[in-house]
Amino acid sequence: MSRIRDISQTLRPSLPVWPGDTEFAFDRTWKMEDGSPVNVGRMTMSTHSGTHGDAPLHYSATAEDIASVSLDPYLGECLVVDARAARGWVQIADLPDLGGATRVLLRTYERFPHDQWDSDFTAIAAEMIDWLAGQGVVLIGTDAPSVDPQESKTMDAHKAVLANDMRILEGLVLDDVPPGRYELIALPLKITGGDAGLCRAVLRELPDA
Ligand SMILES: N[C@@H](CC(=O)c1ccccc1NC=O)C(=O)O
Ligand SMILES: [Zn+2]
Ligand SMILES: [Zn+2]
Repeated sequence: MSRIRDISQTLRPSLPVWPGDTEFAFDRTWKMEDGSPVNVGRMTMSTHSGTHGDAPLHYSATAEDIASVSLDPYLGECLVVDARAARGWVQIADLPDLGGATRVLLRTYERFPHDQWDSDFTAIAAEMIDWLAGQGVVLIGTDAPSVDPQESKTMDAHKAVLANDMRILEGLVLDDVPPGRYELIALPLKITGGDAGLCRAVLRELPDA
């Protein structure tokens, strides 16, 4: 069996969230310790908690919700890129030869900030998104919480993603992943009207070519 790498954040009460957004909360509706035959939990969270995929509806009021998008972009061969040297924005010059990859995951963090919110994350240049689309890329993933800077009002990278009908994964954990090719499996939850869907994201090693 090929090795599976979990590249998801762990959902837990201390999960850092976008400033002002809903904190992640989990508790139990029914508890075995109270005599229930089973434990049953409930959660409150933002649709952008932890590792997730944005729906086009997040950045375009009339676009598809997360229940309506095709799953094809979220499943299949990808290229993990070490973009740790990028400052401010990941740019075209930070990319290696894609070798025909149609899904690209960017590692920007030396160490993923599991315990505190990082407002100064590395965004993605809109020109790079247009360029990637021209190369046939259908999905861009990042370990940052957004493809645009936190204080962006223009959302240029999200707009480039919309214009090119691409998909985005945000909040990946790529700390221990050597750059290279993998099989990506990261299916967003199917939520009617959802502007995003939480993902359990994994990478599987490809069989030797
Ligand atoms: N991960 C999200 C974050 C995001 O945009 C956001 C999340 C909560 C509250 C406000 C947000 N964005 C802009 O104001 C995104 O970039 O799609
Ligand atoms: Zn998001
Ligand atoms: Zn986003």
